[in-house]
Amino acid sequence: MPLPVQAPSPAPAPAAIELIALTKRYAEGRPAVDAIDLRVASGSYCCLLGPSGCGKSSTLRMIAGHEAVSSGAIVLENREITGLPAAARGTAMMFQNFALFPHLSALDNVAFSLKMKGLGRAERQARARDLLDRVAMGHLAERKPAELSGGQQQRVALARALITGPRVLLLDEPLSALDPFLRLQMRAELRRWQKELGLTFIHVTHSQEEAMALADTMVVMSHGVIEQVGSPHAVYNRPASEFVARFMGGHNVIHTPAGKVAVRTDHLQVAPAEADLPGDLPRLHAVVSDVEYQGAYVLLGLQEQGAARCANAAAAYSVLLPEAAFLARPYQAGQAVQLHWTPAQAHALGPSAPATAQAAP
Ligand SMILES: Nc1ncnc2c1ncn2[C@@H]1O[C@H](COP(=O)(O)OP(=O)(O)OP(=O)(O)O)[C@@H](O)[C@H]1O
Repeated sequence: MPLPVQAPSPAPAPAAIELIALTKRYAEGRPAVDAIDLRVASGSYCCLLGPSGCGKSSTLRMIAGHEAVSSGAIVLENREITGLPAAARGTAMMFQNFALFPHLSALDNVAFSLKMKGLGRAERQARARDLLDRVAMGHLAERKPAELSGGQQQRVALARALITGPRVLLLDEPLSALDPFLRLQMRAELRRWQKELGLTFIHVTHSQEEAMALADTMVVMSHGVIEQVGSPHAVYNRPASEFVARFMGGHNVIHTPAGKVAVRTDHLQVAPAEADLPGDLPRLHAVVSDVEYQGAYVLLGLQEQGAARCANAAAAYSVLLPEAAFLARPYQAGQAVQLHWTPAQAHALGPSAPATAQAAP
């Protein structure tokens, strides 16, 4: 009988950027970026995510060549670029405030770096115009930045970053200067551009929602180390540590005899205190502390029964109920309830990354 032919396992996508034990130390003591290893697949959208001060901008600036590396290496498409000047790396950076020259037209802003490279006026203007057309800004090429909206300025900034033909585009909080409505619109544009251009994007953000909406790969950082790398779905559904579960939000961290578990707020079930639940279901007794109407959902805040509660303490647990379920069985503040979940809904949490576990407050 012929042996079954095994399908070859797909080759891993080539890495656009590889960080090897990359470290940044500004001063004595703990490094701002502490020997991180990361592989970013070519043509992917990668978001570096974490709270303020976790080292995400330092990491991006080291990749860009705007910050010297203390130790470790940066490899771009199999070429070590650790010591190269920014302009020789094959990366380009787009900044939070777009950093456009206010006295130059959109066209001259985009053409600027070609002027620095010594290209003739006709050629650099033709190339800049071509890129402005690509980001649907050709008709506003003669305007100065102050005569453009935030979204239009962002498109000019993108065209300016792309004119040098980078392999990797680095974006430092590119949406944070925009108002909330425009932020959503430009977020969708960023994603579309990345797919259309087929480039690798590395985008720094402190917004979980932004990273989830954009990323193929999320890198969650804390205190200079990487806590978790994965797709938004994997990180949200299988947070590696208590830090990731709490930082991503939408999870309850529950202490059980077997260790800490994360249960999503929309998976944790609530029942009246007197309800007769199956004996083998894990549960805890709690008191409703807040009822927040959110439209399609109602968010219940709860405290463990018997826990002292100060006036401004955050709720220990949260349950997100569809509006219809809440209306069918309403709960009110002060009511004693049982919280329960199935083993399949509980995700065991590992320890935080070692450096974080030792983190000074
Ligand atoms: N030029 C610098 N000199 C000294 N310390 C710095 C410098 N830049 C950053 N740091 C420190 O390094 C740590 C990491 O900073 P970094 O800006 O990389 O974090 P971040 O996660 O991007 O924060 P944020 O979201 O607030 O920009 C912080 O403790 C910060 O104070």
